[in-house]
Amino acid sequence: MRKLAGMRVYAIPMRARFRDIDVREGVLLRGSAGWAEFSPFREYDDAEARAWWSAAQEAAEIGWPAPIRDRIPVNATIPAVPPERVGGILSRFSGCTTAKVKIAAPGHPPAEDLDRLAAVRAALGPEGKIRIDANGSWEADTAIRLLPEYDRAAGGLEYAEQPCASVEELASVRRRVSVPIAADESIRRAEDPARVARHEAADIVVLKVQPMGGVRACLRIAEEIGRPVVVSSALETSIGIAAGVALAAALPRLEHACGLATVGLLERDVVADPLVAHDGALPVRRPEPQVELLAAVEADDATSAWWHRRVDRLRGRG
Ligand SMILES: O=C(O)CCC(=O)c1ccccc1C(=O)O
Ligand SMILES: [Mg+2]
Repeated sequence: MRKLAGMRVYAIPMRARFRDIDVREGVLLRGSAGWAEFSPFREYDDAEARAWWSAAQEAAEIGWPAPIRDRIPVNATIPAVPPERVGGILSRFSGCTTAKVKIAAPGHPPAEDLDRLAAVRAALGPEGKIRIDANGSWEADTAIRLLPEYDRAAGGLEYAEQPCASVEELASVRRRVSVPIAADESIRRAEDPARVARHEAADIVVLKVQPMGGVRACLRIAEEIGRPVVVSSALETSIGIAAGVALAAALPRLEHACGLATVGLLERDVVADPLVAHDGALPVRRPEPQVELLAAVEADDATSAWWHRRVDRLRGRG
């Protein structure tokens, strides 16, 4: 099997299934500016993966703008688990007083979500902040009907992330419910932020470094959209998370906890000092992978070959 220098394919099991993913896969590569992660989800085609590749190139070859803060407040991320697992999951997010709860998983009735939200509120106490993420699952009328119920079950919601798939639906839901709306999947292409702004579809914008093509691309979008930004992960190892941390650290304004404390959702990491929450925040730093830890997560030959082919197609066609 061909090996590119400094390019490693990893496969890491998730502690709990998240967005249909049981094993997270991707590539770690090293350039003159440091280590980078390239981990578009398997089902993404090359056109979509190109932005993720640009983000990896920025990390590997250019590096990131200087930080203006040294700690990034983060939220706990709760997959669509039964209520009795909520306490155990929350305990891995040291000091986090904001929780993001996955809801509306296909085949699971709203009652399960409501129980999960009640468990999260019980664990966080009245001062905690709870946000939900439906990953675009609801029709607009469902969102309009259910959001007030979810708001009650949670004892108040900070916001609802991508309750519906389209910008038009987000705008219509936002006009009819008092829960603030955040756009995540609606912000994926260069022209999307302007569309979300034009439709007044969101109060808050979620930015992810890899799908948006890098830290600098995200900083431009944040400036253009003029709404509060929440930086979130795409479920990376600490190598990819460091790029999100760099973005959050460079944003002129940061008013919400960021969704960057997701390394704990993976069973392993590749650095000795993972970017996990302490006292509700991540430190602003760029850890390096460790040889033994890289070896421990090395993908099998078939997986590795698949990722090498994907990288070969993207490389040099930027
Ligand atoms: O925002 C967070 O708390 C964690 C990141 C997260 O939820 C996520 C991670 C990978 C893919 C999609 C999503 C999502 O926001 O839906
Ligand atoms: Mg989301």
